[in-house]
Amino acid sequence: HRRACPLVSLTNSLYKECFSGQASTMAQSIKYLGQEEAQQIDEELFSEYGFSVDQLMELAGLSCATAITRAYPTSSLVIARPSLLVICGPGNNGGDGLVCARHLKLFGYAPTILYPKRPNKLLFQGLTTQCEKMDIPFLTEMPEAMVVDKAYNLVIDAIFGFSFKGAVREPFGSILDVLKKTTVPIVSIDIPSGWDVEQGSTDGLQPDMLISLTAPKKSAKHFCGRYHYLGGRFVPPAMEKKYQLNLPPYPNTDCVYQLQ
Ligand SMILES: NC(=O)C1=CN([C@@H]2O[C@H](COP(=O)(O)OP(=O)(O)OC[C@H]3O[C@@H](n4cnc5c(N)ncnc54)[C@H](OP(=O)(O)O)[C@@H]3O)[C@@H](O)[C@H]2O)[C@@H](O)CC1
Ligand SMILES: [K+]
Repeated sequence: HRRACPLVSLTNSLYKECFSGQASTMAQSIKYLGQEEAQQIDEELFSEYGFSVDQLMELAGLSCATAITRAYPTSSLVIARPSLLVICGPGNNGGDGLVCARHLKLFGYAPTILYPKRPNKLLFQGLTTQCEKMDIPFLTEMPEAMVVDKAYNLVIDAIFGFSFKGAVREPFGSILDVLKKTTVPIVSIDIPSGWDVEQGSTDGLQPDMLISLTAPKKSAKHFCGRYHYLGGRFVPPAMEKKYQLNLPPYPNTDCVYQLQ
């Protein structure tokens, strides 16, 4: 397994460059959202534009699965069985993870899910049932780092999204500690979990891939991995204009756009 740009292996100067907030020319023209603005856009999509959560979650999860298929085609995986570990958190980011796992299974991967804190809401119960009915196994506890590295080609981090705040509470603190010890590439949905949504983190996860949904959040400027995709092609033009998102042109009917 190879994980791109682990901070531990960076020299000080490279680290500074990596963490100075530089972004590619294309990425600079896109707006990077603060936490409150991301939450405001989310809220407005539901209240003013009439979307439902499950609608947008389906599109978000599908774009994550599509981006993963582009960056890590099954033919490129180190372990022949296309095994992936999808770790889902207690909010909508976790819901995106469940949808993503279901589509990845349809795309020929073999996902396994860890979903330790399940909200008592019909939406999440339905998404869980759909995965179970697709014969996607659920783990009852987080395996040790060595086991993760041996058993899985990738870890999909769907633990926290743009509503994460403060110090990480259990059981997610222990899960993130294990992830920091693994070498298997990590794919983070929307935000690398545990990172401050705007400031990032100097000692947190260093994912190989980041899939920003709707628009990148400010912390994405500190992302040092190999692949950065934009997904969630559902923003109405009036909303894009109001928030001056400057989204790049998604090609044809694609639901993802490669930023890096
Ligand atoms: N419009 C869009 O762009 C769309 C966005 N979508 C997706 O939604 C995501 C945002 O979802 P969200 O608002 O539910 O928040 P998210 O971050 O998943 O979870 C928050 C939960 O985490 C917990 N928690 C928080 N802090 C914690 C801590 N320190 N330590 C431990 N736990 C902590 C807290 O749970 P609690 O412990 O309070 O029960 C809270 O309930 C977004 O990133 C994107 O992926 C798409 O689905 C659809 C369209
Ligand atoms: K995440």
